[in-house]
Amino acid sequence: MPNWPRSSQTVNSRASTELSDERAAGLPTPRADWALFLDFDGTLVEIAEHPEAVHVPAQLIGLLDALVQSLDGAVAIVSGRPLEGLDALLGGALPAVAGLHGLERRSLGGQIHRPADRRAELDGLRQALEAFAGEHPGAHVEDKGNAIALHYRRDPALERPARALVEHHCESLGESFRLQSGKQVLEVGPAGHDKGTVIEAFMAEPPFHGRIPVCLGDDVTDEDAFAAVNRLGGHSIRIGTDRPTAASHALASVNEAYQWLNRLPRHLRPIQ
Ligand SMILES: O=P(O)(O)OC[C@H]1O[C@H](O[C@H]2O[C@H](CO)[C@@H](O)[C@H](O)[C@H]2O)[C@H](O)[C@@H](O)[C@@H]1O
Repeated sequence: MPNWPRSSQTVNSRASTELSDERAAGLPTPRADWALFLDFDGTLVEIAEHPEAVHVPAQLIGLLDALVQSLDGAVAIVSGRPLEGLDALLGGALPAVAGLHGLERRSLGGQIHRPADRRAELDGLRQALEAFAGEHPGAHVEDKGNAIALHYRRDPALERPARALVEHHCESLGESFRLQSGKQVLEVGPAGHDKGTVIEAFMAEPPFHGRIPVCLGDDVTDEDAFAAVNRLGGHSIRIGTDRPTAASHALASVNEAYQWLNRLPRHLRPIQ
C-alpha cells in the first residue's frame, strides 16, 4: 500500500526540496495546461494476486478529485479493466474513463463510446478458457464482455500452455481480434483499438484538446499510450524500471507515483 503523507504541513515544508529532486531526476515540471492519463493496475494500485483483490486506498478518490479540479477536468483513467469495474472500484469518482485497453470510453460529458457487442464470437474461447481454469486452479478467467482475459499469476508455470491455448483460439477468430499480453495475463478482444488510439480520441475533445498529454503507466499495454503521447509532444512516465520502454521518464513504484501525483495540484505552473 502506498505511504501517504501524514499531513499537508509535512508535504508543504518539504515542497521545494521535492521539486529540486524532481528536476534532478529529470521529471517534467508540472504545468496547468497538462492533460493527465492514468493507468490503473500497477500505477494507481499495487498489483494483487487476483483482479478482485486490489486495494484501493480511500485517499485515491480525494487525489483524483484534486487533480480533476486543478486541471479543469482534463484527467482520465485509461485501463484494461471494463468501465463498470473501474466505476465500482473508484465509486464512479472520475467521469472520463477508458476501459478494455481503449475499446470503450466515457468522455467527460458522460457520453459512452463502445463498439458493437461481439461477445458471442468469443463463446468458443470462453468455454476453452473455463475448461483450462477448471483443470488448473492457478488460472483465472476474467470475462470482460467484449474481451476476455486468462490470468496465471497464481501459477506462473502455466504461461506456456495458457499462451498456446489462447494463440490457437485467437488465430481461428481471425484478424478482427487481437491477443494482448500483460502482467501474467493474456487478453483477447476486438482489434483496432489500444491505449494510444483512445488517448488520441480524448485529446480531440474538450477539456483535453489543446493541452499537453502526460501519461503514467506500468505495463506493456501502456507502451501504445506512451508512443501516442510522445507523438503528441507530451510526457510519458513509466512506473517501474524492469524492461525497455518508449516512456520518456520513470518513477520507481506505485508509491512514488502517488507522491508525485499528490504534489501536482500545488505545483502546476500557470499557462503563459
Ligand atoms: O491497464 P490496467 O489498468 O493496468 O489494467 C491491466 C489489467 O489489470 C488487471 O490485471 C492485472 O492486475 C491484477 C490485480 O493486481 C493482477 O492480479 C493481474 O495479474 C494483472 O494482470 C485486470 O484484471 C485486467 O482486466 C486488466 O486488463
